[in-house]
Amino acid sequence: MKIALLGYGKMGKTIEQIALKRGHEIVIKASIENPNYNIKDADIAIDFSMPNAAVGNITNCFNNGVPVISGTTGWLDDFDKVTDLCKEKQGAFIYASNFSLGVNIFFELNKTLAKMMSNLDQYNISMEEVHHTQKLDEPSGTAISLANDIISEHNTYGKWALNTPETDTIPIVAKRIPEVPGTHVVTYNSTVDAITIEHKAHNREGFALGAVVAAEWLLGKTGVFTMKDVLNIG
Ligand SMILES: NC(=O)C1=CN([C@@H]2O[C@H](COP(=O)(O)OP(=O)(O)OC[C@H]3O[C@@H](n4cnc5c(N)ncnc54)[C@H](OP(=O)(O)O)[C@@H]3O)[C@@H](O)[C@H]2O)C=CC1
Ligand SMILES: O=C(O)C1=N[C@H](C(=O)O)C[C@H](O)C1
Repeated sequence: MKIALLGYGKMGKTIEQIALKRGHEIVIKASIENPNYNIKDADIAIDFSMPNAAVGNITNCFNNGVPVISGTTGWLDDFDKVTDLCKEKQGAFIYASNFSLGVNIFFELNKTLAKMMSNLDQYNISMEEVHHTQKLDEPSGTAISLANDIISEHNTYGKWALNTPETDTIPIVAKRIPEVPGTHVVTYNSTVDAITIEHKAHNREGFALGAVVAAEWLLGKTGVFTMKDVLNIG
């Protein structure tokens, strides 16, 4: 595949290494410093850019008939607008807050645990995410996905918020520590014990491999898909 990397930072560079190893060609490396490109040169685009750039990049792809893998977080207020445009243009699109196989398994574990804990009101939930200090958004996209899945499965919680321990709210603590690729922890605490599930990324290769596998899967398809479609889990 001829791949356009929209965003050539920490993730763009890791995706490049993995895509080349899998026999693909990188035809565009877009960044703030390199904003001029013709998206039609690519078979598919992989966007890991910045929250304020993602919607413009994705729209440009749909307008030019190029399928898009979107890993950028922090732009989800516009998600419905983007998926509506994809359908209108008969485009192809996958967004995932986290492309790694491990986190997608963790998502399923989190949903199952939330269902099991649903009627046990002696347990209070809390969530923590830890990332590197350059991260622009908080809480992380992955933490938002985890919280939304808990809200769908658990009777008590109707919303999430940063650092807000209210009865119907999942409190998320976001920590920023140099060099941490991404850790997510969900804890149910009672007066007698605690149940904790944790996913810890050791590096960015899992996210990058997942994004390339998703691009290989999406090429030639039309529609809006998720990593559940790609990985066939859950
Ligand atoms: N879904 C997932 O699995 C994962 C998602 N992410 C998300 O991916 C995004 C990128 O992360 P990361 O690589 O660490 O961030 P970086 O800051 O390292 O890289 C961001 C890149 O985007 C470029 N950029 C900014 N504006 C534009 C634009 N308009 N068009 C094209 N490129 C642009 C920057 O350009 P310049 O180099 O000139 O500054 C930079 O190269 C974040 O939102 C992060 O949360 C991260 C890991 C996994
Ligand atoms: O910015 C990052 O680095 C990451 N962002 C994603 C998120 O917001 O969840 C995925 C991963 O945790 C790394």
